[in-house]
Amino acid sequence: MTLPDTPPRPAGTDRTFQVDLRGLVDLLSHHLYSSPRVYLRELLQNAVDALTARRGLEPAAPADAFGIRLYADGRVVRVEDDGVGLTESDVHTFLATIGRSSKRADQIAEQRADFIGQFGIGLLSCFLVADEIHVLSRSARTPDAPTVEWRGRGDGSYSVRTLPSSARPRPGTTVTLTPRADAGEWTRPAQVHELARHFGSLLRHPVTFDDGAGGTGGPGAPVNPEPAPWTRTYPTPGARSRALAAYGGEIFGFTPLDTIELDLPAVGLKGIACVLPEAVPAGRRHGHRVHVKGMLLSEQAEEILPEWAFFVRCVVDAESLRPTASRESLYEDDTLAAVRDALAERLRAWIARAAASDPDLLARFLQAHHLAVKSLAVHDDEILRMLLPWLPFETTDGHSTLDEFARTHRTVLVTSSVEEFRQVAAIASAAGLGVVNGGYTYDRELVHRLPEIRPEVTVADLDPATLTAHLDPVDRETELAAAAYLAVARDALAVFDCDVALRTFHPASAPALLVDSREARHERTRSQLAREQDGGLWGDILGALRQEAPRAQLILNQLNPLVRTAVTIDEPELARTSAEALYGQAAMLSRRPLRPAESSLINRSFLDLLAHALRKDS
Ligand SMILES: Nc1ncnc2c1ncn2[C@@H]1O[C@H](COP(=O)(O)OP(=O)(O)OP(=O)(O)O)[C@@H](O)[C@H]1O
Repeated sequence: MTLPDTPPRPAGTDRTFQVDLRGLVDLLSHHLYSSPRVYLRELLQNAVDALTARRGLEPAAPADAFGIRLYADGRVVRVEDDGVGLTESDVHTFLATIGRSSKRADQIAEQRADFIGQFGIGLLSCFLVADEIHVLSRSARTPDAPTVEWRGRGDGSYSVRTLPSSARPRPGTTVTLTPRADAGEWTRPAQVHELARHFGSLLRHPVTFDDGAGGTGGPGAPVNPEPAPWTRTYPTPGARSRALAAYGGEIFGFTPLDTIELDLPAVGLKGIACVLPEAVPAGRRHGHRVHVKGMLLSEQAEEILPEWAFFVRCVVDAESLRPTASRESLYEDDTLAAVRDALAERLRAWIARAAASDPDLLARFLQAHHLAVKSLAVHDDEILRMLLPWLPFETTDGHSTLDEFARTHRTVLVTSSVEEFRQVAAIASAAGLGVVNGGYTYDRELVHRLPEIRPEVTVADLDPATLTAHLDPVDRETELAAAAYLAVARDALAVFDCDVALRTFHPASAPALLVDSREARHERTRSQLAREQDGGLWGDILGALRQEAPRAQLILNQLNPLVRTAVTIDEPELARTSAEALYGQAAMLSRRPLRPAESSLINRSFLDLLAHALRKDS
């Protein structure tokens, strides 16, 4: 918009804004529309709105009486409709006034919901591909009005003239564009046909396309020969669901695991949700295809479903969703919020039905989407109640559902990290305890909620320290006999802040257990830093945070034959090496990342033991 450069006028004089059309078109193309191809969507949408208004005038006309005809031969693109048309005064008021829309006028405000357009700027998108828009129109409201011709140019000028009725014998509007050379990509006949199918495949009025190859005036190829698949009738329910799945497959490019029908009469919404056959990264939202009154508005609408529904992609056609001016997203209003809630409810009902009566479908669904469902169950009590017993968890009995697991373990123990689970799993299961790995996202929280739906089950946290406190101590005599070895081992492992103890536990095949939580390791790293920085600013800060640094603990298993032999070694060097080797093996078993000092310890102890074995043999 530019303000005219005129001399100052007396205060209080009204002036009129001037619009710099080129600047406006530039704004639309760079900031509103995703691609120049939207010009065809806007032309189609205007034609659809005009047909809607015409039907309002002539409700008794046969269903296929009014249609839309597209023509593109490489030189021109033409969109012709049998819509309500325009009088000369309409042309001045609506076509030539940017931001003015006949669909927003007060007298038909209550009908606003009937139209897709409302902003009065859509036609400008034609300037993305052409320098001039040519419109020929004849009004159905005023049948004896002459045909009116309007030429609007990208420089902001326009001309209007009336022509004899014979120039357009029937009511309706024809918009013709002569594309610029640089817009060939969007205006080639094949591309126009493709775009028409893309945007208009579900339009309810007959739309045809003609590329002029067989001479003009032919019937043209149908753009939307079939109505939307969910509005058709099928011989059997099976045939219906196969057809819907095939449609989903065609537009999304995957075979849906299942197809959920969507139907919300309150907003005239129908469509399908296709369940993705494979997992998607949690939180990654897929766009849904949203049609309004048949017209494809957005392929990337995220807002019609809540975030948790990332296991489906939907295609819907709605009567009364309001697109934004770009058309590529939806107005966040009460209707949209209600639609989102209602669709979410529909997905929940599908999950409930699968859980209650289709175990095979449920199993396939959970195999692909258990992570999504877990994230959902954390916040949604109903989903939790329906699905928690079916969700897979890593347990000391292998991968198992909580229901299966709780059948053998009335007390379910759960660790808070994967590492802790690795540390305790073998010992706990040898002791007959049932432990679930709670280290993965949501798992611990979900396991703790099991008693809400299975009140007979008790859930408790298990950490390695609790477990070791319950390991059986060895008798005094054994302890004394091992004292010298334990002292050497403690000395060897002091660099890792690791204590060494002797206990008895099952399985006897496990020589040692390294109990070391992540928090303890962090605390030790922090204390070490504080010591290194002693006196400096950071030393003071880190020192002020100092807590009792929890120590790691290497627990040797007195039931293990190797340990029984090790504790009797009287050669100090060999005792030290064996303690280091036992530590290294226990650290590796916990599957946490090894620190460089631990890797070199494992390396060194292995070579020392090898050298020792070879010396003995020679
Ligand atoms: N094919 C048509 N038949 C009849 N009237 C039309 C046609 N195309 C455009 N018009 C008139 O021109 C006006 C402006 O059209 P334009 O596409 O710029 O805006 P809109 O459709 O009203 O709103 P939006 O910016 O949301 O598309 C319309 O409101 C309508 O009155």
